[in-house]
Amino acid sequence: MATYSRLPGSVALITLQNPPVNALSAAVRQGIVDTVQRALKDPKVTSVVICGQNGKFCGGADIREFAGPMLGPPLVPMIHAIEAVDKPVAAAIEGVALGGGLELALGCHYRIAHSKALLGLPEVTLGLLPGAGGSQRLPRLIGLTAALDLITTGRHISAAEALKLGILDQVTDNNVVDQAVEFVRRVAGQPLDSRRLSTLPCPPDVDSLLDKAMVKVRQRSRGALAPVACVQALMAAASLPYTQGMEKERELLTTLFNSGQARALQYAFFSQRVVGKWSLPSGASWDNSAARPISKAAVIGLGTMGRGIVVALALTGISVVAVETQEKQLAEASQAVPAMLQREAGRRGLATPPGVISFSSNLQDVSEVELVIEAVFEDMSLKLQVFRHLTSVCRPGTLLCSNTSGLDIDQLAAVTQSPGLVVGMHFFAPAHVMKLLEVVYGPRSSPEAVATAMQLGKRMGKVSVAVGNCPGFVGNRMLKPYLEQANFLLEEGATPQQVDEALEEFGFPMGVFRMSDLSGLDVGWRIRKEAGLTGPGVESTRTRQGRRYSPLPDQVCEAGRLGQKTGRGWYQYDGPGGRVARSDPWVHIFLEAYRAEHDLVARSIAPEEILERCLYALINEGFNILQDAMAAGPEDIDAIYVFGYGWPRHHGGPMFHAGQVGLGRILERLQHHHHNHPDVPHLKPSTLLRRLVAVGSPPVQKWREFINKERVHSQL
Ligand SMILES: CC(C)(COP(=O)(O)OP(=O)(O)OC[C@H]1O[C@@H](n2cnc3c(N)ncnc32)[C@H](O)[C@@H]1OP(=O)(O)O)[C@@H](O)C(=O)NCCC(=O)NCCSC(=O)CC(=O)CCCCCCCCCCCCC(=O)O
Ligand SMILES: NC(=O)C1=CN([C@@H]2O[C@H](COP(=O)(O)OP(=O)(O)OC[C@H]3O[C@@H](n4cnc5c(N)ncnc54)[C@H](O)[C@@H]3O)[C@@H](O)[C@H]2O)C=CC1
Repeated sequence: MATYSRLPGSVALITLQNPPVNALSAAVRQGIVDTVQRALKDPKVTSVVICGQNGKFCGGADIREFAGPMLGPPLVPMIHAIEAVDKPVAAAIEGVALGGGLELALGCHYRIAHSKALLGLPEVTLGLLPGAGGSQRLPRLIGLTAALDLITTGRHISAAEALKLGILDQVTDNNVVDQAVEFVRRVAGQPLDSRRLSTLPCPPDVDSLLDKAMVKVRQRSRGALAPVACVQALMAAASLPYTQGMEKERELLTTLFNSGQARALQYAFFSQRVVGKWSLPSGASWDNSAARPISKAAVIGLGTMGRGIVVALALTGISVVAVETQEKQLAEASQAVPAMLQREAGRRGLATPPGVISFSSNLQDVSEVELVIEAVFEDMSLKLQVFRHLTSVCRPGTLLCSNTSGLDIDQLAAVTQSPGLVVGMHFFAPAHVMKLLEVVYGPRSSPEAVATAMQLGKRMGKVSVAVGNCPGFVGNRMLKPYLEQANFLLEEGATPQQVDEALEEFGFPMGVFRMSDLSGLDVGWRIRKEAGLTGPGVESTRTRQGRRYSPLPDQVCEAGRLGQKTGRGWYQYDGPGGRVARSDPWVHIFLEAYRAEHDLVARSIAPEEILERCLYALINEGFNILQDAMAAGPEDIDAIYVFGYGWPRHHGGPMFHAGQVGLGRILERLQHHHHNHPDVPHLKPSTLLRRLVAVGSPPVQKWREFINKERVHSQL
């Protein structure tokens, strides 16, 4: 709703009320329409201020309403009516003015903001465009270049930047409503024509800026519709009168609004928030478990991951003891880490990095910290040795965490004095940049340890997801069948380029083989060796541990082709460290020889089959994970894939995508592929998938409830 009050001096104050962010629900829109009418009719009122309750102007349209029929007064005429008022109307912006919230402010004649406010048009991140006149008014106010940047990126800007761009008329450190009231009293009676943005001319696109932007956006958006539509709306603003521009905006919005992509992106918005409200099978959850405050931490092992973790911790103001036993690595890290910290602090606009880092080669130096993150080699016997040492050195009550990519957290906990204080904190490379953190709870991890790791992740700006303790946890467990299918497809006749192109066309930033070259082929090789699947003494067959196995990646790695770092992998590069992948005749000859050796006849494989085999195998494992209660719900899996594995956000995440494709279709295709490849257990449809199809394929939002019920009735 919106409340109305008349302040002394004939100013009407309209306050939006819809906690927590005063989103423009039907009730709020109705409230605005009614109160603006009231202000208009009241002869004693000479000017109007619109503000939001509880220090927040407005977070935009109410995204939850998008799922149902649109009721209540529409935004566009509501904003036009405000712009047409013949008394000055000012928006008093505190907290946020985002999306429809900023569009409402652009319909006001003046905009005054608190210095800490954030403004933006983030609709593109929800698969939409600023469809309440924002795509037409903003370029009229700040020009095409700046409007293009804000609308196609959706980035939030500070009040200072908004003032510089000309979006705001005034910024204050004081009470923004008081300032706005004073402002409108001052300007009452002045002509308003030049303040009505819809009546101003839009600067024309003289340098074909928008054509050039369109080319770039199409290249970068990897199939996402909204960024392209945003540019089209700006083209309309630059070339058409306002009314026709608004018609185009409406047409584009309708197309986007009804697209699966908008639904996927809105689901992704809520998934990111759902995962913060974690719960464990034990009943412990975010609202009944207290986190400990952490101010001193240690990181053990300063390789690729350890360095990034030190930087991520220091950026949150935590003092870090960074321990590395190899002299050369320690020397390198003590040079590299402060430089990384400085760079990242600069990127985030921090003058001085807040945390203090001390380097050491002695594990004894961690005795005073409250939390330790181990990031030594992925070798269980080494990690056990480190955990035994830590438990004897650290003071009682210290949280001991491991950055292992998939080893058993419970085994590590078992060698410590307080197994309840052991959890996994699985970061993704580079750890100070990547948004995802898997917090792995073992059977003995205490709610307090999980809450502390989740809270620490949040402080570091990560999307933290609580996951169960199983080989590979959630992300890497699902990656295994995906990679396996990619290798099988090479055996059957595809090339690395064909597989990568199909996946990149779907929207992944990189296909599996390019990705593998980037991470290093030795990483997977070591994991398979640890699992007894490859290495000296293991027979070179295509069946291992009772199932189909492709030795292709092992053979490429053993040929010294480790990927970008050696300049050769599944592709060739200009040299070691090269970044541009080119097809390599060696790989094609190698694949032909391999197929000949194993009597495999190459066939032509369509991109559809590549996608089905890779993605449906991954999705199937997602269902197994839900069935095993290793993830609390499909949103957890989807957040992991969107934030950690490059799953295209406009496809929502693997589990959401399964729902969009249709669970029946996924089941039928998995059955088909499993029939053709009975020696590949990952293609055998999961029981949960079968159960969901049997009950009529409920929408993804209902799966959590269904799984819990099935578990109670022991159906899973
Ligand atoms: C605002 C934030 C920056 C706050 O962040 P923070 O403090 O960290 O809190 P959060 O945890 O993120 O959020 C707290 C809580 O609030 C919920 N929430 C936040 N924003 C919204 C919102 N806008 N709507 C609903 N709920 C919201 C959030 O989910 C949390 O709740 P919880 O999930 O229960 O924990 C941050 O929240 C943020 O960034 N929010 C989103 C801001 C944003 O993106 N705004 C833009 C919204 S879209 C918009 O405004 C659209 C338009 O302007 C276009 C006009 C659309 C008109 C649509 C109808 C037209 C239909 C035409 C087609 C016709 C069809 C046909 O005819 O066929
Ligand atoms: N590289 C990646 O992309 C990711 C790796 N991980 C996991 O992170 C961990 C570390 O991986 P990387 O950083 O890639 O390895 P790395 O090989 O780059 O670094 C490991 C470091 O640990 C040091 N070390 C070994 N024993 C030590 C000890 N006893 N005390 C102190 N330091 C010791 C080594 O000297 C080396 O500098 C592994 O468990 C790995 O599985 C997790 C996510 C991603």
